[in-house]
Amino acid sequence: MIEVKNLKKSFDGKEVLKGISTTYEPGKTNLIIGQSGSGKTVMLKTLLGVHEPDSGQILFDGKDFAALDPNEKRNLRTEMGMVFQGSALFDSMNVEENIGFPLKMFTNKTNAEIKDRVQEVIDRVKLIDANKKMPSEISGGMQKRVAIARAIVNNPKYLFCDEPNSGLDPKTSIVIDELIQEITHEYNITTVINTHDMNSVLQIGEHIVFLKDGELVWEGNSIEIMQTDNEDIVDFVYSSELLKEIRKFHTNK
Ligand SMILES: Nc1ncnc2c1ncn2[C@@H]1O[C@H](COP(=O)(O)OP(=O)(O)OP(=O)(O)O)[C@@H](O)[C@H]1O
Repeated sequence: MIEVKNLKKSFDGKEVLKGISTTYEPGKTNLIIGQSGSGKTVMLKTLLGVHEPDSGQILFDGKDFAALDPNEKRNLRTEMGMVFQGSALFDSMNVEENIGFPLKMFTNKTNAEIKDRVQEVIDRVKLIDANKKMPSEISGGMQKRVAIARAIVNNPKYLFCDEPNSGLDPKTSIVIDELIQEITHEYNITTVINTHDMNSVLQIGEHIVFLKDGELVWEGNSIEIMQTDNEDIVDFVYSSELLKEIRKFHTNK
């Protein structure tokens, strides 16, 4: 579980996160949504420890990140997995090497143990016949699977995904969303996903935090988001005329 308490972050005097409080539960796909510039990336990076908060707390299963000593921070970081926007694979490493990289870097596992674990996650994310391929030789969807495999190879308690669907076609996006959701449930991971993909919101939005100009203005799930009258949400969700018509059809609003 990640508890966020009154989190504030400014850059050059401009407040980008204006006192965010929320709870991300394990075994759930937690989404951060909002218009471009609303603070989603800053929020995710602050959770990851890339940005230091100006004030407020981030508790990882009760542990306040800021209060940990460097060694404890390092240990906590090994419990975090990250799927970057655009996958961010190492071009000069093949699929196996990409996935095994965190184990080589951050654990004392032997080569044989690493090989076994890498194969386990390759099977889990269904990367078929790709072990020796280079990132440039596989599709965008396969690259995402590699990125997910690499993020979970060290059994993270917390998984952060920045726009995991960017660059994918709608069908592949759904498959990738479902894979992240399945893994989240299966391993009881606290997963936080940054997205502005409405399909993801509806498909895997078990807990959704909506940011507007650095403030949390709405929180709920994918069913509640379809029913709310909150104007900011309605504007965001029903940005297209087609979706507005569908809303009318379902809710008479
Ligand atoms: N390192 C930084 N230094 C200064 N300002 C920053 C920095 N990072 C983000 N900002 C500012 O913070 C605000 C929120 O940015 P952020 O990237 O979090 O938005 P976002 O919701 O992720 O947008 P998008 O959907 O376009 O990625 C923006 O005004 C941005 O210019």
